[in-house]
Amino acid sequence: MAKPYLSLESVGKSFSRGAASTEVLKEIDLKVERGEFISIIGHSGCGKSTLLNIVAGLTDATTGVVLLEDKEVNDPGPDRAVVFQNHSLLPWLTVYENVSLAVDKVSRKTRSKAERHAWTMHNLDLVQMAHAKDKRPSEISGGMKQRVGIARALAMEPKVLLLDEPFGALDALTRAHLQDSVMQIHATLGNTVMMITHDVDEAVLLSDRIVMMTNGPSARIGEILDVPLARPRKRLELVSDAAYIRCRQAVLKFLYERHRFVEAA
Ligand SMILES: Nc1ncnc2c1ncn2[C@@H]1O[C@H](COP(=O)(O)OP(=O)(O)OP(=O)(O)O)[C@@H](O)[C@H]1O
Repeated sequence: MAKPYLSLESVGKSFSRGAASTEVLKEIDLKVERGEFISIIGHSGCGKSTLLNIVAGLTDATTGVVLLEDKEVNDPGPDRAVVFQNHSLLPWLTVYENVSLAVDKVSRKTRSKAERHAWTMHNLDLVQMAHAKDKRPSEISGGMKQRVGIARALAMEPKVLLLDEPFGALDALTRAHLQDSVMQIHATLGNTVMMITHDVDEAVLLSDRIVMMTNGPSARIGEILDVPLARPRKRLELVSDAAYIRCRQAVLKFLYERHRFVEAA
């Protein structure tokens, strides 16, 4: 069998405070193929961001390993770009400069100045933000800032795009527009994506597979659901699609019947 592109093997994470230690994640095994779009869903606090941060190399796993193309992940690197829920643009730079900074960082040695400029503009075009290239983050909307964050991540040509609730802070319409953009970008570039979401419809709409986490502490992968919907996917057509409804129900059942969130007393 071919080796997986991205592989999480027995990944566990405990956080210690003084003598006390809490096990957040336990024995997470996951294999992701190149070009796959994976969503991770689970109740608040189960460890989704911790898992994404381990893949990003921002947090060390306590046990197990993450392998990307057979190479162990230990540090952050441009092969794994992260987009967070709240944009992390530099406020004193323009939209263009926020993206070009990343482009310069990864390709100063491999691309000429003119090529880097063209690449920056190409990525702003991909997220339909070229028109606002001279604006600063404070002058654009939340949805536009997320678009720039995605352009910056894509411009680094990462092997894996890590999205930590990238649309979580946006209103429903802006969110739908951005989901469509991400689907289009994924169709064009074929990038491997791992996305955290709380939104069941978003998970079904975007993903090839949905990884459902059990509640913490010691959260594990409870189930992995294949989403057998052809692409391109159109949200309005899917509303009445039997396979879409089945997937949606399976995730809802997992979250609200089998792994109901119980608020700590
Ligand atoms: N640096 C840290 N030190 C100690 N505990 C931490 C740290 N980071 C996360 N945790 C704990 O690990 C658990 C999982 O947190 P994490 O943010 O990964 O969950 P999540 O599923 O992403 O939550 P949410 O959906 O609310 O964003 C929580 O109980 C959290 O308090």
